[in-house]
Amino acid sequence: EITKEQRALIKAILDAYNRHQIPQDVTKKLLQEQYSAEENFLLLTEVATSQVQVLVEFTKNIPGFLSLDREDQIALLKGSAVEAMFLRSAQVLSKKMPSGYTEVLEERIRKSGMSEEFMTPMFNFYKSIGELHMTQDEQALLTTITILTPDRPYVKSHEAVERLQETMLDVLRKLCVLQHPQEPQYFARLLGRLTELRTLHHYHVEMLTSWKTNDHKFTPLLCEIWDVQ
Ligand SMILES: CC(C)c1onc(-c2c(Cl)cccc2Cl)c1COc1ccc(-c2ccc3c(C(=O)O)csc3c2)cc1
Repeated sequence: EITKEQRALIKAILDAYNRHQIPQDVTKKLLQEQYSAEENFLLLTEVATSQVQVLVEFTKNIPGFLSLDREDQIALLKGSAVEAMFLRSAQVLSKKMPSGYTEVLEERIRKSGMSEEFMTPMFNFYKSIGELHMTQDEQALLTTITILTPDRPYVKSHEAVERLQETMLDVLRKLCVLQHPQEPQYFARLLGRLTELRTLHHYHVEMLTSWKTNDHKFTPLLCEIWDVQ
């Protein structure tokens, strides 16, 4: 049974998740006419940079996050940014929201100069997320759980992060039972997506290298969070 505190936690996280979104003037640029590989890469870089800023603000609103060690907060953000962005872009690409960005975003990702080998696992992931029909609060909680992964590089107080993550896992488990009564395995399937995210994260490191070797520029924020350049 979901307790009063757990309901308050879901509400706080969902409000933060909905409050912190990429501004329209940034996402609107994805709708412009030019579709060259260079133009696509530039636009995706701009959107990714904005998404990182949004992610930082969202993370600060996760109850308990700001009481963690300051350096651990940074380590968690750096370690989870890519995975949180896969989840967020998956929401757009899985036609979750009638955002009108689904087609253009897919087109720009497919034609951004990324090597073919990453396309298949990436779009398989997007498809698998789409098949789950996650609700907004499940999306927000899954993103929170990804951010609160204790075994990221350089995290010192492993237990403190683990305690926070377990609180969120407990809430998500109850929510899944409540919202998907016909699918007893639904919670397990959600956690399976987190494993897939780790694999995509490893692919992403190689993606960045392949873009770098083709002399693609990233923004200072992305260079800092992804340790490139
Ligand atoms: C530096 C750049 C070339 C890059 O490197 N790896 C990845 C990258 C890729 Cl290509 C795939 C997955 C993860 C990453 Cl980091 C990227 C692009 O990252 C993105 C981040 C975030 C969005 C994103 C989010 C929200 C929304 C919304 C909305 O909320 O209304 C409407 S449109 C949209 C677009 C897209 C792409």
